[in-house]
Amino acid sequence: MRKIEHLGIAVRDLKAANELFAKLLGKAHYKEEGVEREGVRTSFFQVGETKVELLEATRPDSPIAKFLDKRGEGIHHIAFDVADIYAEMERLKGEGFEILHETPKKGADNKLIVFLHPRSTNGVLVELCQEIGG
Ligand SMILES: CC[C@H](C(=O)O)C(=O)SCCNC(=O)CCNC(=O)[C@H](O)C(C)(C)COP(=O)(O)OP(=O)(O)OC[C@H]1O[C@@H](n2cnc3c(N)ncnc32)[C@H](O)[C@@H]1OP(=O)(O)O
Ligand SMILES: [Co+2]
Repeated sequence: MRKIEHLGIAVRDLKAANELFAKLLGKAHYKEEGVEREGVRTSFFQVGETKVELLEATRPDSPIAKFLDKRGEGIHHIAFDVADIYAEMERLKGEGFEILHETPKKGADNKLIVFLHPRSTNGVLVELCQEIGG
């Protein structure tokens, strides 16, 4: 793991949350991006070496919608930047962590991503990210 790539925060209203985080961070988000497969719309703020990723559900069956229904708004996941996501998946499998998919998928902000089940990570949803073309 090279660094924390982003902190994912589940929000009900992306537009309102963008305005609030722009005030909080003193800067605007640098992009918004929908990821249909996940049923989410995201926006990203750069904060030093890491980012804040705001996530709004675009479908009721989205993981974000389920999370909001169950827990309300708040920190949803922590994402780590890795050099080689396949090697990291093998290493973590060997360490007994539960990886949610056999192969990484395309995430937002030009990344390959995969998640670890929170029951294998002390209740924290962990995402691995490898920059595409990085
Ligand atoms: C667009 C990509 C973007 C990017 O960075 O590029 C993203 O970050 S997309 C983010 C949204 N997508 C995901 O989160 C995909 C991975 N998540 C999942 O597959 C599910 O959310 C899963 C498997 C973590 C939970 O799904 P499930 O249907 O099992 O929901 P439950 O509510 O039944 O949860 C089971 C169990 O896990 C606990 N849980 C759920 N979400 C979280 C969470 N975010 N953090 C910690 N714990 C979580 C939940 O409380 C249940 O535990 P229990 O003790 O039974 O209450
Ligand atoms: Co994320």
